[in-house]
Amino acid sequence: MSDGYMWFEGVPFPVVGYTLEHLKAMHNFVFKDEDVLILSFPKSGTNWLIEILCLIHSKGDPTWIQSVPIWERSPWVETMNGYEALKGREGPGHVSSHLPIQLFPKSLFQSKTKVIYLIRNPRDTLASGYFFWSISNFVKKPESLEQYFVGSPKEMEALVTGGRACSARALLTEVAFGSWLEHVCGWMSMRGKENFLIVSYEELKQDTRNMIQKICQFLGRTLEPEEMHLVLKNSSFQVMKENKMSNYSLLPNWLLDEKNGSLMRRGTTGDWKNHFTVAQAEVFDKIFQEKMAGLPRELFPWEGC
Ligand SMILES: Nc1ncnc2c1ncn2[C@@H]1O[C@H](COP(=O)(O)OS(=O)(=O)O)[C@@H](OP(=O)(O)O)[C@H]1O
Repeated sequence: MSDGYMWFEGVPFPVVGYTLEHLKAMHNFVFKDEDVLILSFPKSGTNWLIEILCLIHSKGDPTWIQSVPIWERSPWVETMNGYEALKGREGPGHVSSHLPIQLFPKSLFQSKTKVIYLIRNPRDTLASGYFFWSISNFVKKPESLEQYFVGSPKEMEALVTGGRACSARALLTEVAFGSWLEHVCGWMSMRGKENFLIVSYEELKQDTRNMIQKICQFLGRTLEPEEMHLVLKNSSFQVMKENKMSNYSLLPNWLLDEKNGSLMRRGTTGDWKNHFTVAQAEVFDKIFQEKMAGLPRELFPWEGC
């Protein structure tokens, strides 16, 4: 724990809300075929997707999202409280997770649980994470964007001159839940299965209605035009930002310093450009191209834009 993380099976976890005991026990969690699982690397827009799914479930009626905290509507299977809530739940429901595939409860792979994997430009994920972890006490606060990005100025220099791409923290190696690259590559092995849908933050942002329709189709749900209107309205950035059941303002101040930021920070694509130096952007490109060469470009709609 001395480095600000709780390590489990080689993966760093936040130090609040997680214990080794329940992470071990969670391995035997049994998924129901009718569950809907929302999976993502942290800071990919997960809470937005959860809100959308809750609203699809209620056909746009905001009563549920305005009266129950988001982490109770779709508990995180890896957190202590989330796991306890899910264990005691009788019927099926929404489940959320940031876990990499190798730590996931094995029952998922024998079930027909519908899985939605949310992916986001890792540059925006990195910027979002940097600002979020800076105002939270879940993990060690990053010293600077560069330190969060690559570990140290020395490491950065080595990367710029073409050296140690693989050892870099770039692309989020030693941050909560481990490496973005490994997370994405791991879960992409489920690609093509009929119970596995990939949604990108960028497409969700660009054409929210169309993506909600795609999600409904995947879930076997339909929305009347007025219901769709309500889902769109109630899951919008502004409405979510003001909903205390969804914006994390229910968390105590010692855990999340709301005076200096919020989970609902910008809600845009491409904000990384306001924070990366040219050298950082080049290093990121290089590593991204090298590591993701084996996966089809269409999985990364933000690339080349
Ligand atoms: N409704 C809506 N529309 C657009 N964007 C939204 C929305 N809700 C959350 N967000 C943005 O998602 C980012 C937080 O990601 P996560 O929810 O995955 O965070 S967490 O890892 O679960 O803590 C964080 O991104 P950044 O703004 O770039 O920091 C949030 O602003």
